[in-house]
Amino acid sequence: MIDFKELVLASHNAGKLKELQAMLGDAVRVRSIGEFSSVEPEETGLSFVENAILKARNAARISGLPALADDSGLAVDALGGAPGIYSARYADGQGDAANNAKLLAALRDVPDAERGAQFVCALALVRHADDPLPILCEGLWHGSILHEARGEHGFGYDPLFWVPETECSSAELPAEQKNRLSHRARAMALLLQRLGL
Ligand SMILES: O=P(O)(O)OP(=O)(O)OP(=O)(O)OC[C@H]1O[C@@H](n2cnc3c(O)ncnc32)[C@H](O)[C@@H]1O
Ligand SMILES: [Mg+2]
Repeated sequence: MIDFKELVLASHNAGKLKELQAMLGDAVRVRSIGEFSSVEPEETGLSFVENAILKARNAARISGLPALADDSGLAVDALGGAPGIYSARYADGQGDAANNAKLLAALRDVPDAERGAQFVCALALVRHADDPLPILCEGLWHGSILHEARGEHGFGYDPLFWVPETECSSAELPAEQKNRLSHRARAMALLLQRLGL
């Protein structure tokens, strides 16, 4: 059980922030790293977990508050797990539309049966910048990659991610439903359990 009333969310991604805030609800008062700095730390880790810890430490250092970071991405089977930790930078920082276009092009000749993919989320919570024992929780969401974009909700790769259990893309799911099913929802459920919230 951790004793704090306030934490900073270490993300500069508006879509992610909205989802994390909705999932945390009233459990704790949430601030955003954007209140303290607009500089994004370089994500130099080789894993989701390393990058999540790095972002959380950076936010705790800047804000003086406990910090929660999310490092996430899309791992596509036919691409050997790419774009993975490089999901945000897949099209060299040109943004979501360019990332999605690049993914569709990479999978142009890949048949339906081989288009499996998973969204991955690693959450890291540090009590302070030098916390020697970050709390780490992970979540996976299995699906496959569509041949064209569908839906308007969510962010990032959501329009291309087919969710078998709901038979629609994750961008076609209302926010409440994505927030119950997603990789981020699964990781957050574990985190809230760990925190006794
Ligand atoms: O690092 P922060 O500041 O949190 O923001 P970011 O967008 O750079 O976040 P990541 O480094 O974790 O990269 C994750 C990328 O993976 C994709 N992604 C992660 N979760 C997603 C989701 O729920 N739906 C769609 N795409 C997602 C999306 O392209 C994100 O930009
Ligand atoms: Mg990032």
